[in-house]
Amino acid sequence: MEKPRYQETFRARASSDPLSAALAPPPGETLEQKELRLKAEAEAKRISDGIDDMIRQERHDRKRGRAEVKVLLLGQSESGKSTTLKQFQLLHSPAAFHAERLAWRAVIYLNLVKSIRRIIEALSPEPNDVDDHDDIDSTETASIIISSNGRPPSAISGTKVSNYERYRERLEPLVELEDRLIRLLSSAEEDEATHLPPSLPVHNGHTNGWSNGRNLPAIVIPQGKPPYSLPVSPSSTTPSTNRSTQSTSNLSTKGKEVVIQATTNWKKAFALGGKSKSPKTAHSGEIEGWWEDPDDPVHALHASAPAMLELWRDPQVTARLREKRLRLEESSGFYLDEIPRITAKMYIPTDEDILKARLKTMGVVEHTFSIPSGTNRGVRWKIYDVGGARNQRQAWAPYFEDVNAIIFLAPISVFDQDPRINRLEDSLLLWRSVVSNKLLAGVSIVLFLNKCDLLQAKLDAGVRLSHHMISYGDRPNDYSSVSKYFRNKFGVLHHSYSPNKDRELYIHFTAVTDTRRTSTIISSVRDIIVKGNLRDLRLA
Ligand SMILES: Nc1nc2c(ncn2[C@@H]2O[C@H](COP(=O)(O)OP(=O)(O)OP(=O)(O)O)[C@@H](O)[C@H]2O)c(=O)[nH]1
Ligand SMILES: [Mg+2]
Repeated sequence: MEKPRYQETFRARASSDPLSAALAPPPGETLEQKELRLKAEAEAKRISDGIDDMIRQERHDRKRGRAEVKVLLLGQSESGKSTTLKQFQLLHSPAAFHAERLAWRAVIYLNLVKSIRRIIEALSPEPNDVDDHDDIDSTETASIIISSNGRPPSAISGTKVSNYERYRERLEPLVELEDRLIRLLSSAEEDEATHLPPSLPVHNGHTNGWSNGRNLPAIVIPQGKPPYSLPVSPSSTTPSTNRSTQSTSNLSTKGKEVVIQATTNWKKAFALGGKSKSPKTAHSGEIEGWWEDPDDPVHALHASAPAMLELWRDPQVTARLREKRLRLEESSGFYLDEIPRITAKMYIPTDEDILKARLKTMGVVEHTFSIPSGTNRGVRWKIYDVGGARNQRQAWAPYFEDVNAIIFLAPISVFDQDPRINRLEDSLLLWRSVVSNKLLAGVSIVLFLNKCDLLQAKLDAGVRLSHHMISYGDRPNDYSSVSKYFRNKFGVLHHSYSPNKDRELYIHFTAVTDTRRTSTIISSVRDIIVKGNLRDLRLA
């Protein structure tokens, strides 16, 4: 009978290898013992070959890019999903991130102009509701905030700002600038960025002047245009259109935030478009800057800078904002403390500025990257950033089917943010529906209790959690107690509602605008996710 080849190898090695010598057949082995031994060896060989095959297959899959980890970012609107995505980009594809730096100028300008508009609206002697959280559906269960004196903040009248009319007048050019910036961003795919798209709404009959803040349009760009992609490899960020279920409507009159559909080319257009950014002469190497282009938005902004500064520093304005409980420093896209720098003609956004910039997501944005070294080498990562507003959440479900991990963001500073609905309750409800979802039973879940920096500032300023969440009772109003309370609240919901009782929950306290802290967290989250998916990916 022909001997199995592995036995020959065994024998050949036995004379030189001490381990093999130790494992050599015992002297005086009976025929029966020998048979058993050979059987065991054959079985071991079969298993070992199987493992070799798996490793080979896995290597092959990695080469062909089939080993993929898909991560979905979830959470309510303004929870910090897109900011987290920016941090992933900054960490894994910095070149692509930096290539988009100039494009963010338009968004930052818009954020600044919006803050000014909110102040002007708050100063208005006419009653108005300064509130831009349009995505909260007030019919859902949630607790209504009652201010400490029992009256809604808008009912409080008080400090008159003597220069109000003058400020309005001096800052009037910003109304036109806001329109222009919106047009620039939203018409990025037209040949000329100066035409108003036919269906673009205008300010509710106010073709000029500060509106009352209720009817500013959300700009929604229709889908179906070629997707935007940066020429960077292996990482890139692209709008994901394949599974998006959002409407193709190009007009929304409800929102007040600028919304740019994931499919538009706004970054490219604003960063590179226009003749003012091409070289002056072919070989001079001298680049003519946007500041030399008289049509660039920076000029109108720069001209209004002194009025903006005066407004923001006016003690009567500060008093009025305090009475109205409008804490702009806690709101998204806050640049009022840096007016001279932001409005400078040669202003270039820093990484921090870009992380602070607020642009509401519509549709789904996909970011792909690979890590060149370490245990995760060769694995392709796909991160999906979805819109968190209520009308966007129907687009989430199709992604539940083949996702490996979820990073859920819950901003824990928002408990007093909305006068109608406690946004923290909204976050808890959303969290419950995600952790109880059966489709996600096998998916790793990481929870980011986000905006910890704002929570700390709020508590330091004396805002009491128990005034907004009665269940907090008379516990100490300090950061340590409050953050533990929130961790427990989210943890208990996961424990009670998860269909998978073995699933471990990883909770991080985060401030995703802080790059240093966030990059450490991202690295540890990456390892947790890969470990959690070892078996699925056959990486072991
Ligand atoms: N101070 C502070 N600001 C944050 C933090 N996380 C996010 N922000 C800011 O909050 C705003 C909203 O963040 P986004 O990342 O746009 O929120 P989102 O979840 O993508 O919102 P949607 O696209 O509407 O679903 C941005 O201006 C961010 O810069 C944080 O931890 N601290
Ligand atoms: Mg977003």
